[in-house]
Amino acid sequence: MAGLKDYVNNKVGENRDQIEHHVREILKLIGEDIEREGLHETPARVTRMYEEIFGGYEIDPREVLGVTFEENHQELVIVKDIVYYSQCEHHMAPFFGKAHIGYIPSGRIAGLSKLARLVEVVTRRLQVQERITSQLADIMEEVLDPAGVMVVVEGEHLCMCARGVKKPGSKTITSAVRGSFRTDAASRAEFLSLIKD
Ligand SMILES: Nc1nc2c(ncn2[C@@H]2O[C@H](COP(=O)(O)OP(=O)(O)OP(=O)(O)O)[C@@H](O)[C@H]2O)c(=O)[nH]1
Repeated sequence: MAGLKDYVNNKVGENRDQIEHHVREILKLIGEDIEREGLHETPARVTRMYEEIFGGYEIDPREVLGVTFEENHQELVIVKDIVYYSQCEHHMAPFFGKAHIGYIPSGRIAGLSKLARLVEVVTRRLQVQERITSQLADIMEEVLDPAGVMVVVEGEHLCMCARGVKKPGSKTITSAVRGSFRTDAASRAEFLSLIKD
């Protein structure tokens, strides 16, 4: 399973001083006056922000799904409209939207909040939307061993809206299916109809 072993790799906390230094250098290189009052705290602020928005590196996402319960429910469970904010690895610009996770348990169900926590941990890193989507499906499959998993992620990418091709409002939609969803068109259709607004 691609990348699972690399999930935990936090460096922001231990490299705080160096990150502050390099942010200060970038400010100088773009022609800013780093003595301006408004910029005094900026390197430290950016570093604190990095600790937050890259906080996912500190946690193994498989662990957040650790609380599961034995339950004989063999029908679809969906947590939808899970809002996420992530950073695109190409431009380090934010992208954000909603993730929808559905699965058909086979003996164990997950605590519902843990699905939202899983989205937090997977998105608070440098990412591409496709990888977020497949990692969510892969981790659900690995930890819960369900009959099937389906994930849909919607995203608006600032690298496409605020710069470059400048197409505000364009949305990217990605999906991943595992297990019975691969062969069962009715389950896929049920999931898609239930996540519609
Ligand atoms: N597939 C995918 N592409 C992404 C994602 N986030 C950003 N990108 C794209 O990454 C690509 C990087 O392309 P480059 O040509 O190397 O960079 P660029 O010159 O800044 O490209 P433009 O954005 O077209 O100006 C762009 O097409 C982005 O839209 C993502 O989550 N998934």
